Amino acid sequence: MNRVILEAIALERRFTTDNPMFGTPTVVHAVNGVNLKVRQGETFAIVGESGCGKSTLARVLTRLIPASGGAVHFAGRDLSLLKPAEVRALRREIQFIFQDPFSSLNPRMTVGALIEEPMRVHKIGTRAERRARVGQLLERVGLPAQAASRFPHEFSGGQRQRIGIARALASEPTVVIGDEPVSALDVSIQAQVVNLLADLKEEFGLTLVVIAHDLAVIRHMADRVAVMYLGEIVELAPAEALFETPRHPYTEALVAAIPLPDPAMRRAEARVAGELPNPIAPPPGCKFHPRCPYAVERCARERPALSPADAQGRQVACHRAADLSLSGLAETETVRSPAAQRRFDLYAKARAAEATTE
Ligand SMILES: Nc1ncnc2c1ncn2[C@@H]1O[C@H](COP(=O)(O)OP(=O)(O)OP(=O)(O)O)[C@@H](O)[C@H]1O
Repeated sequence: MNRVILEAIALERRFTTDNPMFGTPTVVHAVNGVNLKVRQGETFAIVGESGCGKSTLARVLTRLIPASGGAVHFAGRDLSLLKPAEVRALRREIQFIFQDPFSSLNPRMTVGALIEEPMRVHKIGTRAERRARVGQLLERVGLPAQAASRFPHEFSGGQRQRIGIARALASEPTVVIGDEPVSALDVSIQAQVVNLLADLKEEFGLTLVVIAHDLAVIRHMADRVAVMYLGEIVELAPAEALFETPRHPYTEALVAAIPLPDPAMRRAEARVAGELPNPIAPPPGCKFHPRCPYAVERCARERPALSPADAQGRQVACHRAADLSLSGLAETETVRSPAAQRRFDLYAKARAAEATTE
């Protein structure tokens, strides 16, 4: 098994904001005691609805923002103990791809200057070598080398994301974090960018951490998946097992909400039932219990801990995990919530239709 490259140990991040209504500060536990290990060379996905804390987790993991508690280890070293020069070196090792890669960048910089910038900052190569590498990177992400002299606004969304990927690769990182890297793109373009990322990962020996609210995006690319709900990991499992037989009811609901291949069916309940509770005052016990079709009295009272990994490497935080036999996309006799059953029936129908047209 590959070595652990990135590890979160009881990681916490709280945000305190002034509450104009009551004049008292309110605290959001955006990341609340997260433990996880990302192994070198894997694609590790973090999924959950908007507001579950995925982006905050990624930012704390890479020291873009400080943790409020716990620790992060990169290649076995505690990030909080790094000296400033070592933090700069870390910036070279870990790169981000954002949903809109240019929203925070200078629109007057050419594509070439934007891709070259990380090399300049980290003092990689001579000017001529950097320019040559910009051209190579552009071609590697599927754009002509001449794109270097143009400006980001001259490109389509998919092309801009390719430029963002070239920029992320410029400093020769070991870990690339994609924060919703394709969610702003059309579905047809999404697949192309996902495939590009998968190819580049192999070619450059990268470790990928992909954050997504849409499970369809990571279904074919992730090796392992962590499911987050209100700042906590509720399930962590190899991707295939998670999609086929989810063990947490929240995962089941997310899998059931995967958009269907047929657009006519895509609208049907493509979301988890109920609203995400106010993160300032999360429910007691299991935070998912008010939305859970399987909740029992204990769930409202006692918070379930994330179980130790089983033989398959699966972990789940659910009191009912042992007596429920949930099913996502597996076609076995199992328990499903009525909503998940309806979605599953539609999915099975869509898959059967696809099979007959192949
Ligand atoms: N700078 C901040 N100040 C106050 N609260 C914040 C801040 N950043 C995030 N939060 C809160 O922390 C919680 C988690 O937010 P986060 O953006 O990490 O979630 P997410 O799952 O990545 O959602 P999204 O996909 O919408 O970005 C939310 O309740 C959010 O309002």
